[in-house]
Amino acid sequence: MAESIIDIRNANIYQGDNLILQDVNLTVNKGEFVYLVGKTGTGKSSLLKTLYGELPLKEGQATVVGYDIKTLTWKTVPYLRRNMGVVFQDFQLLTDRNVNDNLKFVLKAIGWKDEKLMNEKIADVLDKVGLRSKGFKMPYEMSGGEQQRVDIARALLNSPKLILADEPTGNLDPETSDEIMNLLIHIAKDYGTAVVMATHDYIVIQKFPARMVKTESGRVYDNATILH
Ligand SMILES: Nc1ncnc2c1ncn2[C@@H]1O[C@H](COP(=O)(O)OP(=O)(O)OP(=O)(O)O)[C@@H](O)[C@H]1O
Repeated sequence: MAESIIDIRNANIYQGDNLILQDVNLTVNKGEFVYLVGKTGTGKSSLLKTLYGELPLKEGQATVVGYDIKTLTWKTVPYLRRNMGVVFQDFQLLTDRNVNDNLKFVLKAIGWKDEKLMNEKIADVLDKVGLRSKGFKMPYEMSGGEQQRVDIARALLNSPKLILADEPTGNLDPETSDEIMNLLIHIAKDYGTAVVMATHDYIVIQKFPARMVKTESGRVYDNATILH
């Protein structure tokens, strides 16, 4: 049986007292690539925030990378996040240090101490995103596409079972955005990492067809059957 990485049952998603999405049911399995689409303001970010423990789940059930989202506390949220990677459109590298040191900063923040192991891990994730030789570059020496690759490398540091990506191609030209898409799809397929990517970019979706989950009028619709 497929291993489920996200399993949401009868969930109601709130921003404060406002019900944003009702009766959400969604299962995403190991290695699946899923688009999250929907007009602006329909709740994509709210759904993603619930999945990474930033918005509390008040009603319904959700299990994400083995964690029960309903019973998360500020103490257990970091453990959840260590099993997932989050990629954003407007991610900024620390400008005063090179790529290697940016990634080392993240590893140290989550408790890594051994220099050799850190260097190995950094070389491994940079290799995975095609930037093996770029570790000594400063952020201002990197193109937008390379910076987005570094952000994906950062997300891979935890060897995550799940990557949540919010508009990762938003600021990129079509060619670079294709490269990022190929990378994310390759990560899902070859490393078994489930990827959920929120996007408005229908050109990308047409070019790289995959399962689509849509937020609309307070509900989540799964369009998987339309595409396959
Ligand atoms: N911090 C907040 N407090 C209260 N309401 C919020 C908050 N953030 C978002 N909302 C509301 O929740 C609804 C859903 O917003 P959300 O950001 O999840 O939509 P979205 O589909 O991700 O939009 P976009 O595509 O523009 O990012 C909107 O009506 C928004 O105004």
